[in-house]
Amino acid sequence: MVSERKTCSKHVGVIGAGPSGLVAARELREEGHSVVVFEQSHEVGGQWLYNPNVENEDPLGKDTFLKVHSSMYASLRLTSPREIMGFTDFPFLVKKGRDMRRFPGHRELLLYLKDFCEWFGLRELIRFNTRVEYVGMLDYGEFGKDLRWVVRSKEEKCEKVVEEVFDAVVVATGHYSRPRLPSIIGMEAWKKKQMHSHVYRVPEPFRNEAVVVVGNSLSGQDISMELVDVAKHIYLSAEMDLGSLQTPSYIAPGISYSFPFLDTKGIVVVDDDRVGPLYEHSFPPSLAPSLSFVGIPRKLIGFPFFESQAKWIAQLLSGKKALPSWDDMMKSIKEFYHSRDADGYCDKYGDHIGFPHLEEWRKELCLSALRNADTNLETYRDSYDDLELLQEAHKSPHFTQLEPKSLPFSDPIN
Ligand SMILES: Cc1cc2nc3c(=O)[nH]c(=O)nc-3n(C[C@H](O)[C@H](O)[C@H](O)COP(=O)(O)OP(=O)(O)OC[C@H]3O[C@@H](n4cnc5c(N)ncnc54)[C@H](O)[C@@H]3O)c2cc1C
Repeated sequence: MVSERKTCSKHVGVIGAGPSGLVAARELREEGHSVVVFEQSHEVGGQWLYNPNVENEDPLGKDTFLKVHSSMYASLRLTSPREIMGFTDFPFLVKKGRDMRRFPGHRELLLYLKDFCEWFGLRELIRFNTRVEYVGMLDYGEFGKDLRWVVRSKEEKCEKVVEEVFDAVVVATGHYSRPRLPSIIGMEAWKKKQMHSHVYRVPEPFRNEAVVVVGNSLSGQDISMELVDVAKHIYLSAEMDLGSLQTPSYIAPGISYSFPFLDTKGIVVVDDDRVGPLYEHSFPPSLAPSLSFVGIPRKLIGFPFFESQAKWIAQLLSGKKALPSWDDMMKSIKEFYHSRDADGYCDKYGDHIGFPHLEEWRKELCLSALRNADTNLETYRDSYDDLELLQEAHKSPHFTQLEPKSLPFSDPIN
């Protein structure tokens, strides 16, 4: 006789309604948990909810709670092709009358996330305009046993702080907002314009100026390329000394992790641009699984990874799956710190919960886009030679699983 594990339902607070928080909410509810999603903005989308109103933001993003979450600039187009972006059961389809490009503008991804939210009926779980200001432990027993969480949140335009207790908290607040400033000699004394790319939106304020863009990342390169049309001179730099410069302004695009609301009594720390200790980038061993993080690693195919994390969290909380011992989790974290090996993240997660491995075409399309960007920075979003791979993708179950007729929002794949 096969004995079924007894599962239980938890009251879970999810912080953030970006891609990570939305998929976490869906998976938690699917697993039978009661879910409240706190979202400080008026809409879903996270980074993809473009916000042009940056005039009240500190130009270097030094405020504890940033006023603006999204770091998207007006002209931003995806750096990854749309085919690899979709959650596994909700492909990012081309729709007539919308931005049909393979590397569409940021608004198209926002629309995809809104579609996802409607399709799975997630809106009813979300408290909009509600910022979480404090998350702390209650009943901290041995190794997180019986652990619960106090969550204090504040609705915009209302001074009242609401305090609630949750069995578990999922942190899905993203990490592309908090500027990480470089250490540049002369920076503090610099009197001319300086801003972080978090508050950069359009090139116009830099008309006829000489500008240094510090950081040769994809956004640094994008911003430099559009400044070429308006600025007098552009310098794209990786390391610099302001004392030697006579330029009127500079932009610095580094980003860091920050959880100003989270009090774990020093158990989880951000150190050297790393959040830890986190078992499989999700669970602090002493607080697992009641505290978890979705979306922490960088440099991977994001959405399916968030989805597999969310499924695992949901199943651990219900008791369907179990974590290894504290010792084994810590050992695994130490091994990762030594190896710094980022390969196979998504597939490894899949193995924990029987989630299918990433399709080969997804990995290959990602790599071909990166290679193309490396050699054809100005044109890689519109000129590519991976059409065979693209056809393979379109014929795969990921794209054929949903009959176009049954989709309320979409037209057939182009
Ligand atoms: C310029 C730029 C370009 C990018 N291009 C790509 C790309 O081409 N492809 C790709 O895959 N990824 C790209 N990304 C990465 C992008 O961040 C991820 O795709 C994705 O948005 C991460 O989702 P998330 O839900 O983890 O975080 P986010 O999208 O950042 O969402 C976090 C949410 O949490 C909310 N929140 C934060 N703090 C609180 C609080 N205290 N209380 C309540 N709510 C809170 C925020 O308002 C937000 O809605 C890009 C990022 C940037 C900045």
